[in-house]
Order: sequence, then C-alpha cells, then structure tokens
Amino acid sequence: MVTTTSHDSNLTPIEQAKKLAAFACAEKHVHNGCRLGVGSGSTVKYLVEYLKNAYTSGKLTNIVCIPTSFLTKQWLINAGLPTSDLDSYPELDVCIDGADEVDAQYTCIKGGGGCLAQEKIVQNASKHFYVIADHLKDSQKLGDRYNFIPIEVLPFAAQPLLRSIPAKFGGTAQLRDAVKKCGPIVTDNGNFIIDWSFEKNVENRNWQDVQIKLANTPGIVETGLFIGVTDAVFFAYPDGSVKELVNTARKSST
Ligand SMILES: O=C(CO)[C@H](O)[C@H](O)COP(=O)(O)O
Repeated sequence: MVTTTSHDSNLTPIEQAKKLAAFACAEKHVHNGCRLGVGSGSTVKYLVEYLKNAYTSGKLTNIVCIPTSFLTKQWLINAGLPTSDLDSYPELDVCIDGADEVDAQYTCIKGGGGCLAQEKIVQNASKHFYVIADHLKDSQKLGDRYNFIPIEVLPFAAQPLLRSIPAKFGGTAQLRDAVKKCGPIVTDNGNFIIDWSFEKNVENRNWQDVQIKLANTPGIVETGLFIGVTDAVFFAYPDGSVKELVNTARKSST
C-alpha cells in the first residue's frame, strides 16, 4: 500500500502544517530518477518520511538523495533511502528545504538549524529549489517573522566579526551558544554561527547588496540569506490547506 497521505491526527497543528507542506511539495516535484538535494530541519524530517514511504512502496524509483547536514544524512540512511554526496552527484535536479522566513520577493532566511553553508551549496548545485514551510514563516518583509540572519564564520575570525558586522550594517551580533555544551555551536564544517539581529525599521533594504558585502568579508563562510533562487514555496496551514506560491520572476529566468 502506498502511504503518502499527510494527515496525522497525533500531530500539533504546526507540525501537521509542516508535514502537509513537505508532502505536497514532494508529491509534485520529486520524480522517478530524481537527483534530490534534501535540506535540514524539522520540516524536512517530514520530507524524509514521504520519501521513505514512496520509495519503499515502489511509487518512487531510482532516486538519489544528497543531504545538506550530518543529521539529514542519518535520517536518510535510517530510512533506507539511496544516499550520496556532491562528489558523486555534482549536478542535482531538485533541492527541497525548509526556511525560517520567506518574504514577498521569495528571499529566505535560513540557518536556524546551523546548516546554512551546506544547504546553500546543495541548493546552488540544483536546477530547482523549493521551500517547504508552515504559515508562520510567511512574511512581507524580512524581519517580520524572524529576528536575525545566521552567518557561518571561521572560529579564528569570530571576535572581530562580532564587532565589525554591527558596526558596518547596524543591529547587534552574537555567537550562537550550544544548549548542552559549554561554548558556541560548532557547525558540520567546524565553524561558528554568528546570529546578526538586523534593524527592522530600515526601509527598502537592499539584501543583495548586504549579501555581497558580507560574502566579501574575510572570515565569513556563508550567510543564511537565500536571494533569487527559490522557484516556489509551499506554505501549509493548520486547517489542512497548502498553497504553492510560484516565483514567476525566477520561472522566466530559468
Ligand atoms: O535552515 C535551516 C537549518 O539550517 C532550516 O531549514 C530552517 O531553520 C527551518 O527549520 P524548521 O523546518 O525546523 O523550522
């Protein structure tokens, strides 16, 4: 029996929404033979559930999954899904990932789970990028829903960057602390995360310009800003509805 239904009455409304978004997106955009980038985070866990069901039932065949984090890799392996890496599959068809916030221009903040560098690398290797999210991540303007931009930095550069990022761009910056470890979070790449709380009252901020300046700063590995790369977002609501918002600007450029 194919069990790709997404309804689960044991889930809270918000978890149910995450699951609905993941299932609806995968149902539409993951095809047989797909080389699939698999994002990170609690919404992606439902994507892995969908893939496991569809793959073991024979509904999906010949797929290969490329994880964006250590934890996603473990989930994929435990689910018995064919799992590989960018060394073997440097070009992917589709990447599906969660987000912390998506604005009206489809710009995303990612990295709440600290996996932003590998997520961006896998997204960049993929022809299409789809975001799955519950409705709480849907915003008009970055900052309406989420408070900071995660930035992965080399540990060697962390202290100067904690001063220079707010000095150049405003707001405040802090090193992300691990919960059960005495010290900062260490990413899958051995780096630290600076959470930059940007000022919310800046009108028409040019995020592309901010991204370019941050990316050109020595010691910054990557930022959680995903600009101009999202083909569509699947937002799901606790009432069971799912909206696919297609980025028409992106469609005409691909
Ligand atoms: O970017 C991410 C991890 O680095 C996640 O996709 C983002 O934080 C959303 O996570 P969740 O689905 O748990 O809300």
